[in-house]
Amino acid sequence: MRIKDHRLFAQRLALLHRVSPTLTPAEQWQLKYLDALESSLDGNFAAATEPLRDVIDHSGDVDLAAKASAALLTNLTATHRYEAAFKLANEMTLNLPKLRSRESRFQTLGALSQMLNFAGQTELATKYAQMMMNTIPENATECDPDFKLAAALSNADKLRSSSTELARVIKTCTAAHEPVVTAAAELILSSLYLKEKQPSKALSVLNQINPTVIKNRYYPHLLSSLSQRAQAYEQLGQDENAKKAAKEAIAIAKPGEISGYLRSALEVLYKIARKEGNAADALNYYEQFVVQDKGYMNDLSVPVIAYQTVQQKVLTQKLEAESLSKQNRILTLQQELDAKAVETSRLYIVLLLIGLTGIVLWLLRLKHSQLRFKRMATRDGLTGILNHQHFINESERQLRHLERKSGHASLLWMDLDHFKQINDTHGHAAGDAVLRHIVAVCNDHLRPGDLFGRLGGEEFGILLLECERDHAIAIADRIRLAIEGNPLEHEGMMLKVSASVGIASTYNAGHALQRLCRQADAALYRAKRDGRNRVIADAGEGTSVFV
Ligand SMILES: Nc1nc2c(ncn2[C@@H]2O[C@H](COP(=O)(O)OP(=O)(O)OP(=O)(O)O)[C@@H](O)[C@H]2O)c(=O)[nH]1
Repeated sequence: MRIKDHRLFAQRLALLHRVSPTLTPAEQWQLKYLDALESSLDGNFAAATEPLRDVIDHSGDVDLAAKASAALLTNLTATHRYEAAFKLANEMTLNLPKLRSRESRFQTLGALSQMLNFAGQTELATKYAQMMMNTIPENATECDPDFKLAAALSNADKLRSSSTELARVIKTCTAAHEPVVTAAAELILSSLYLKEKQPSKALSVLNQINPTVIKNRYYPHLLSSLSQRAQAYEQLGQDENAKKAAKEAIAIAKPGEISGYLRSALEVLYKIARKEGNAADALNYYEQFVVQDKGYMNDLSVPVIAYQTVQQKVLTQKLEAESLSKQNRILTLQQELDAKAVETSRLYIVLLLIGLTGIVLWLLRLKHSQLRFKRMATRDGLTGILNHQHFINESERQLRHLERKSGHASLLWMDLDHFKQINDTHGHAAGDAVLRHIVAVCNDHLRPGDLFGRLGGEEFGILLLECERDHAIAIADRIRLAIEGNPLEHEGMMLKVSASVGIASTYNAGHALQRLCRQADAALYRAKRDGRNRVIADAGEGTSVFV
């Protein structure tokens, strides 16, 4: 529904009310908005305020709320509640990007342009009017933006009766069948004629639009046209007509109303009364004129002051917000930096630990490798006892030591009997297992300080420290018996071996290893020769132990 014709609008609204129980909740909100518009058109702004607020706050429809805001903004301006008007204008400006429909955007821009124009902010008003041009909805024309632009230019004193902008707005609004806006544009034209002292042209315009103004019943236009008519007649010297029109204007005014139109009407009456020499009337009108003039001037300055105040508040809030957000940003950055520093030091610690662990692991591996190599260099790979070379080296060292302190030792040369048969009969792996088993059996009879080495194949050497000859024979025989008495169970087979042992002692051979070895080997040779599985000490002296 469009408000070209106020009477028609009121009639259709009444029709809608008859079917209101059948309307959806969304349609009910639309109806409430239209009711408020009707009150505004009637000049009953107070009755319109509440429903418009309700629609803005509770309809849940951003576009309808924007339209209601536009209507409320016009009302607040008309009722001189400028501070509230500017507050609402700010909200509307912020909400502009949220609007979905061109219609609500168009109305918002229009209301803002109108309000800013009234506040004397003609440049902003012009800007908003130009923005309206770019968002004309389907059901609207260029009439409204053209009018807002002309009104802003007029207020900025940049318009003459001959200006193309004015001719254009009258043309577009007439073509668009917008009687209220056309009348408003025509009233601007007539006021410009009055200013330019062309009262006949002004009167001609006023006469031409009079039927429309009466039909529209738009109060500001009624008041304006009567006031302008009075001025036109006064300029033409038609005092009676001027007085009649001025008095009509005063008669329709609301009690206590302050307006530029009333001021002009009273000025006309004062001038005529003075001209007529009617001092009492002249004084009376003059007093009323002063009241209107003072009030009108105040009224004009109030929106400008309110604008400055609100602008100041907005600016202060913006600055506060900016400084707050700056502080917050600094705080956040500080926290981020602190967090980063903690993170970095944690990273360093982790890296350090990883590095240290790596070094420790590397050292352990190195040590392990060293030990492995050392073991490989000194131990026999199969049995784990000393290898030949290391056994000889260690034996020499111990013997030198014993010699220095006059201690004694016995050297056992042990060879397994017919070991080849084990290999040949049961395989090489079985032979290896037997060798490992024999070493374990021997170890059970040796002391920790004794040296035990594999001299090669199935031949072993044992250096018994601090051990005299007889004791060595006893140990050797215990070992021999243990070997014989502990066959190895291997893959379900009992592998039985015996050993022959030759003994040499430092008592007889001295501490030179080579000599000891020779004698031990000779004793072993005898043990073998004499039938194996026996112990022979100090070859040549005949001491032997038989099974
Ligand atoms: N399984 C195994 N056999 C070995 C190893 N070293 C040497 N032999 C074997 O031991 C055997 C020694 O044989 P011989 O020297 O003939 O001596 P024997 O058979 O014990 O006879 P006598 O010593 O005369 O009693 C050989 O068959 C070698 O191959 C070894 O590390 N593992």
